[in-house]
Amino acid sequence: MTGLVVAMDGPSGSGKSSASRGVARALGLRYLDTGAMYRAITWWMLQQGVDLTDPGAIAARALDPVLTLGTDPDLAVVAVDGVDAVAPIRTAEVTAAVSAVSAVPEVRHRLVAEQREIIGSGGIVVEGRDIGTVVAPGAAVKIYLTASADARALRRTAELTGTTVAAQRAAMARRDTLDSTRKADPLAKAADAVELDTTALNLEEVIAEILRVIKEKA
Ligand SMILES: Nc1ncnc2c1ncn2[C@@H]1O[C@H](COP(=O)(O)OP(=O)(O)O)[C@@H](O)[C@H]1O
Ligand SMILES: Nc1ccn([C@H]2C[C@H](O)[C@@H](COP(=O)(O)OP(=O)(O)O)O2)c(=O)n1
Repeated sequence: MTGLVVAMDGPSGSGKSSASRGVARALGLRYLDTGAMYRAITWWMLQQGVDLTDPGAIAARALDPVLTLGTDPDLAVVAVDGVDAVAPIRTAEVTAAVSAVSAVPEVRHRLVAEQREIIGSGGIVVEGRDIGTVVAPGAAVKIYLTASADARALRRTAELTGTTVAAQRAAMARRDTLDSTRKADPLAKAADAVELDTTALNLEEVIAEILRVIKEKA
């Protein structure tokens, strides 16, 4: 499995993080959560008071924060300028703002370069929106996870407090639209990706299916 790159893309709540960590654990691979990198920059910009309605203001600060990302599937490490950001990057405020920040080409350019550096010579499962299309188009295995809008909203609601399935569904639909209609690196399925609908599958079944695809392709 040395050198293997597994690209895992799909919309929010399709199960990318859970499945990626499970596959990485099963095969002794590293794991990279690229969404955490977009969230970390967004968190930092909110703290700095950057006007997130102004793409020029976002672009001007895109290179300033220093990010540190871990690749152990059993230990989340996300730091910005040396400050732990594992919890704060998951707040509703960051979730609502992250699509605007990730639509800015200067942000993507910077993060894609850092993601490729972390991927290095491989041995890693990489999760995001543009991994199979932009970050690692040569990945030996590309998976595109989907699930129905209801299933995705139900899963997210179960993780959070103080929200409803209807509110989650609306928030996710908004983010899906922003993430899939932006000009730079939109959420899109690579032509050579294997699509897996997880609506009716439990996590163990999803991981087993991905391991089967890896065995076949890698
Ligand atoms: N196949 C599945 N069936 C039921 N729940 C799932 C499944 N896959 C993931 N989940 C749960 O759904 C939520 C969202 O999953 P996550 O892996 O964070 O998705 P994503 O990274 O695509 O946003 C988590 O609480 C996770 O435990
Ligand atoms: N490779 C990536 C990963 C995430 N993003 C953006 C788009 C997403 O709305 C945000 C957050 O991604 P994240 O994977 O944390 O989102 P979910 O946990 O699936 O809700 O970042 C991106 O543009 N490109």
